[in-house]
Amino acid sequence: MSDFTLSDLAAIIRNRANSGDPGSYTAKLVAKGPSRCAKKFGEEAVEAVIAATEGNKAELTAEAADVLYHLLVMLEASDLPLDAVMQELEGRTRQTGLQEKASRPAE
Ligand SMILES: N=c1c2ncn([C@@H]3O[C@H](COP(=O)(O)OP(=O)(O)OP(=O)(O)O)[C@@H](O)[C@H]3O)c2ncn1[C@@H]1O[C@H](COP(=O)(O)O)[C@@H](O)[C@H]1O
Repeated sequence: MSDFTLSDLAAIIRNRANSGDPGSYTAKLVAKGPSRCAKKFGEEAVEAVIAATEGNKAELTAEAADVLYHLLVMLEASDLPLDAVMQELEGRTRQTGLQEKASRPAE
């Protein structure tokens, strides 16, 4: 299982967005503003839907990665921290006992 998290990716995106590096795709996209980032996110989401509908797991893996990256870029361009979204999700969590199991190390 990968140790790489959405928080790791969000930190990379924040860093690159503020880098001023002309070679950074992230910096260029964020500079175009939230609407352009949202459009890009929507395009990638549609591509993921198509891959899932076709049952193409390899394609869905790549498209899902694009969706997550572009979601985080859209949040960055909108000045909305990932943590705010995670807090929203945490607040929706029902007490099923599954959360405790998920956070407990494997035996
Ligand atoms: N995870 C990603 C990632 N996923 C997808 N992409 C880019 O998203 C773009 C989407 O491809 P498209 O063909 O749809 O878009 P395009 O035609 O190239 O560009 P548009 O004009 O449509 O925006 C590609 O250029 C991909 O390289 C990403 N670019 C960057 N990252 C991460 O961001 C980090 C910093 O990247 P830079 O900002 O480029 O330094 C990287 O090290 C990665 O960790």
